[in-house]
Amino acid sequence: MDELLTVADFEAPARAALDPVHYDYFAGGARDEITLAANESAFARIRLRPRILRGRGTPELATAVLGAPASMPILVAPTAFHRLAHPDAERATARAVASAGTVLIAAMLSTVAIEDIAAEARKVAVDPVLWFQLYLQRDLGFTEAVVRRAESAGVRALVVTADSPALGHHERNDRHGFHDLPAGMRCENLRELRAGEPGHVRQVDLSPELSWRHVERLRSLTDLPILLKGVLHPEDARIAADAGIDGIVVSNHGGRQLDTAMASIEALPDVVDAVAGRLPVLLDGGIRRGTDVVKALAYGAAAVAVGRPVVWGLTVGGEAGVTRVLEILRDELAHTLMLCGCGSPAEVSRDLLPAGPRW
Ligand SMILES: Cc1cc2nc3c(=O)[nH]c(=O)nc-3n(C[C@H](O)[C@H](O)[C@H](O)COP(=O)(O)O)c2cc1C
Ligand SMILES: CC(C)CC(=O)C(=O)O
Repeated sequence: MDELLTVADFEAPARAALDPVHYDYFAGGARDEITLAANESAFARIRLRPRILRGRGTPELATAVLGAPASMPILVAPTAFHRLAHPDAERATARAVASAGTVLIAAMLSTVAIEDIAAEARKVAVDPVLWFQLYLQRDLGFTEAVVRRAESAGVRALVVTADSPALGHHERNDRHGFHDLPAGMRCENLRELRAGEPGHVRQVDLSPELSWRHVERLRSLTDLPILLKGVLHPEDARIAADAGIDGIVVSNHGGRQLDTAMASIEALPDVVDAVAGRLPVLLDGGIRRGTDVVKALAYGAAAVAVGRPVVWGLTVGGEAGVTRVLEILRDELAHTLMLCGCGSPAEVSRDLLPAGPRW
């Protein structure tokens, strides 16, 4: 892996290692993949306006997100089906992220159960921070059962994916006829456990009927902090803040839901302004470089999360691959902060972005 110098370098060897059907599942986006491409190209269009001679020394990257300590403001976004990428699956991801000292947002549709993900993380870190991504199910009783499992596993926040009233339409999957996991792989969190006995595994139930009312129900079910993932509109951010939501993830699901939706970095400034500091705003989508992280922080993100780069790292090198991807991002972030004259993520502000039309 030593020859892989950038996060982007991991994609080609991952592609070579994967079944093309599974590569397309991971890499792909909705419809014409316009939003998928925009997530990265929008970052490239933003120019930084660094400060000089501020004598800040080597930057300190540690931060806290929703009260959780993180070694850097780079979290791991929830991505489904890690066993398609590597036999160690989410166990490897959990160990790498916990060793890196940052937050893993474990996907509800993981191929390893949340209890086992938590146990793996605890093998390598004293107090690893795990959050759990939730698709609210129409069956409230089952949703509650999944939440209770996550709570018992020691999860510290729920991240409710709110941009998926239906599955995104991925023509890459249609062309391959890829609609189900291969035999032997299951979404272990969708298993109905009765008295600890392994039972039937449900299908995920994405519902166009979901509304703020369901989020309120969840609020009444659990004391865990709740983040909403998939916010692009500032008005939704304002409603979330009024509803007592604890955090927002500005995201277009990595370009996998509504094609031609705006790039997530394009949506960030208005969302940050709308919530006016009432709750932390995170961002995912297209983060591939340390400079991307600094641009998101400059627009007011408390932290960012990365999706596909972690999948490519896992594919190429299992736990070591994810570790390396996170290390590259960490080093690039530290270097970028230094070149911008910032001693920590907290010193990054919109002042690093030139005034004038944004896009
Ligand atoms: C293969 C794959 C699977 C994903 N699965 C989920 C999921 O189960 N739940 C969810 O909320 N988001 C899911 N996402 C979206 C990510 O959480 C995140 O929003 C996105 O990947 C960020 O963009 P990036 O891949 O450019 O970093 C998935 C993304 C990918 C690429
Ligand atoms: C199977 C999907 C619901 C998982 C997902 O969110 C995605 O692949 O983007």
